[in-house]
Amino acid sequence: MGSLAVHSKKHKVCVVGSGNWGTTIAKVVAENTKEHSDIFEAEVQMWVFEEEYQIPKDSKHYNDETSHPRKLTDLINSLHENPKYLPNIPLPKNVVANPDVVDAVKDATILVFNLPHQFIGKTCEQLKGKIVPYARGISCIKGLAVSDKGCELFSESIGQKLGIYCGALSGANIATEVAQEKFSETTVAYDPPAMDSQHPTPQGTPHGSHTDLTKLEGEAKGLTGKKMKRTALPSEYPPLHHKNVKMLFHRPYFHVSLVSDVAGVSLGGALKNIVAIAAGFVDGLGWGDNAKAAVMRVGIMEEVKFGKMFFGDSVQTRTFTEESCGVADLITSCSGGRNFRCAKMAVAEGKSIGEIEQRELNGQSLQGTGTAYEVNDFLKKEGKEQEFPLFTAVHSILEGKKKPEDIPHLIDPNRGEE
Ligand SMILES: NC(=O)c1ccc[n+]([C@@H]2O[C@H](COP(=O)([O-])OP(=O)(O)OC[C@H]3O[C@@H](n4cnc5c(N)ncnc54)[C@H](O)[C@@H]3O)[C@@H](O)[C@H]2O)c1
Ligand SMILES: O=P(O)(O)OC[C@H](O)CO
Repeated sequence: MGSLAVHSKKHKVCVVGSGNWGTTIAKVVAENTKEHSDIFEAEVQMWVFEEEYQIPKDSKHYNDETSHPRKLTDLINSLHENPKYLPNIPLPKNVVANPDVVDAVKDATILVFNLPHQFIGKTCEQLKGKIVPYARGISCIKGLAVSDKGCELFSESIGQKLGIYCGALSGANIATEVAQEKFSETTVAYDPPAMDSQHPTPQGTPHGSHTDLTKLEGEAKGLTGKKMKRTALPSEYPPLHHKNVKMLFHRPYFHVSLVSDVAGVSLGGALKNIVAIAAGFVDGLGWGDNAKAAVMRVGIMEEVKFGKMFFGDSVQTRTFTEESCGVADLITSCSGGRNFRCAKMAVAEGKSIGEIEQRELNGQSLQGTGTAYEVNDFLKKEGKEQEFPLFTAVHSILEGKKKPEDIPHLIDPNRGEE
């Protein structure tokens, strides 16, 4: 059921990204846009970073037409499957793969950002000035935007670059399990500008009439207190309050909890990737579950400390302890996530984690290694490396300056007293 008010326009959704998680979220969203046709246009555009892909000979999709490399977008649109990044999962027919990012976001009022974090800056540059000014974003990206200016959440940096409000989605969500419709939970943080609920244009604007956007412009405060230009959602569209945002993501197999703590949700997803690498390191040594639990305990403490230290009161401890994006994501990531698995293989085989990533992930991208370096850069500049011994240990091991066997010593709180 949608809202009772009649709105002349529906929200158009674009998923910006089409990897393992990007394609899974496009599937989830497309199931919902079809089901809630009073609020959303059924068609979901999915931007694909175009590449040629060869269907493997042992695939059920291998035939005369697919015996040579084909554009990934053509394959997705004809097979209704993403054979490279989410094989063997049927996609709803209303997911449309589009290689042109500007065309994909055209007229979209909801932009779901779902790319490996290293590609988001460039993608946003391409989108500047090309989106509707009152679009709203949700970032599903697990990572942090670290630059000379400091450490930002992707929801914030996307919001600033594009001049829109952007929330975050993160949870204990290994993509393939969600795509197979095995039960999981997620957390969506959405705390839009108050102007969205103020209906700045008269209700019931006649169909086809154009909203005067200058009347909708205003300012909103970001997490860091920076003022950002915002354009309110015209009243022709159904409001994007928590209930309607939940309708876009919630499925019987994918339960959504809506919160307002954008920083807590984003930090849980980003920082657990560093902890998962540490868990992989100790498991790769054959040290067993107790060692992994110790690393996870220290890891969640460092996540909360990082949030409080650098994002202040906007971060709530309970987001880490009670929501899927916190401790639950830490557990699943340290059990079966890619960062964990690759780090474990790297130690067990005596290879670099980058080598294992290339060999095992078929083009998917580890986020924990980049985040470990970026967080370390930031902590070093802040003079706080010693206050985050596990994050610092992972960076030192990746750098080859320490060994996985050093972890117990490096995270020992009494270390400095020897
Ligand atoms: N995979 C998961 O289980 C999972 C679950 C939850 C969250 N996440 C998060 O979601 C985000 C996206 O991860 P994913 O799993 O969809 O990606 P992925 O690891 O499958 O990465 C591959 C994607 O990167 C794209 N790509 C490669 N080069 C590019 C370029 N130069 N510019 C733009 N795109 C390029 C590829 O086209 C492909 O879509 C990450 O932040 C990740 O941490 C992943
Ligand atoms: O496979 P990973 O390590 O990128 O983790 C996947 C998800 O983030 C788990 O929630």
